[in-house]
Amino acid sequence: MRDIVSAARLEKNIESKTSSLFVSAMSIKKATLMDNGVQNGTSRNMLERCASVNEYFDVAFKVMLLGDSAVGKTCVLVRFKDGAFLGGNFIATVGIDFRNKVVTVDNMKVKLQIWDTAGQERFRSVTHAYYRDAQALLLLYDITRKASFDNIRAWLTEIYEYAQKDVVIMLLGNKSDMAAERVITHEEGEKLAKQYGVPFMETSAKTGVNVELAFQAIARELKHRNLQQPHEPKFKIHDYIDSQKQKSSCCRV
Ligand SMILES: Nc1nc2c(ncn2[C@@H]2O[C@H](COP(=O)(O)OP(=O)(O)OP(=O)(O)O)[C@@H](O)[C@H]2O)c(=O)[nH]1
Repeated sequence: MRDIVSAARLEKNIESKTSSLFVSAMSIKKATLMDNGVQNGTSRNMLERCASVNEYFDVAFKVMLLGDSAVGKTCVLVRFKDGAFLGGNFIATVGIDFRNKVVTVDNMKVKLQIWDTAGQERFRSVTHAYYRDAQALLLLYDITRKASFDNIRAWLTEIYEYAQKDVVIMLLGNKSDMAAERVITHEEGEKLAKQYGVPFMETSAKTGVNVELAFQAIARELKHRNLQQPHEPKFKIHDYIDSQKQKSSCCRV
């Protein structure tokens, strides 16, 4: 619980840039995994945070990763942030943690502050408190686990209850590299996303398929919503995704 309280305090401190020395229990565990025991995970993680807090940006947005435990939220974030895959033993996230990444959209530096939440039910009341500040939510299920897909409707109900009305939502079917174990088809994911009017794609934190695209699409949508010039055509996130999406043959059934 101390980690969670610290995380809540931390969020308030981020804008004043005093947050860089905070490392949650989750970060320590996962940074240690990433480092494979070669480096001290804690200190490396702190350095990364300092670097990203100080990186130049024009505009910043908060993005949250949501979905059942073990769907791959942390792995998707690590793939996007560090270009690596967290394989090996699964260690569940404790509470909530964040990473920053600056991406370029139309010559503008867009900082995404990405909050990685614990999927386990027992942390739900803690993570609810963060929904209202998020401008975008990436909602993940695991294409090899039906329960995680069936729970998407419940996640969306929570989102409608706790998040801002105009929050950008994207549905991601993760682990698309696991073709042999797939139980949810691409079409089922697409159909559900259409019902809720949200963009959809399948991703793989392992191979990296569509991970960069998911965050790029979110960054573009948020940038255009907030800084749209009168002469600029409206950004259409669905069209952008369709034009950029990688449909690797391994990932379709
Ligand atoms: N094959 C494959 N495995 C993945 C992928 N993404 C995640 N995993 C594995 O799935 C397990 C869970 O990944 P996490 O990223 O820790 O899951 P999480 O959603 O953050 O889980 P919580 O922290 O409990 O909410 C780990 O063993 C990962 O290695 C993927 O795209 N492909």
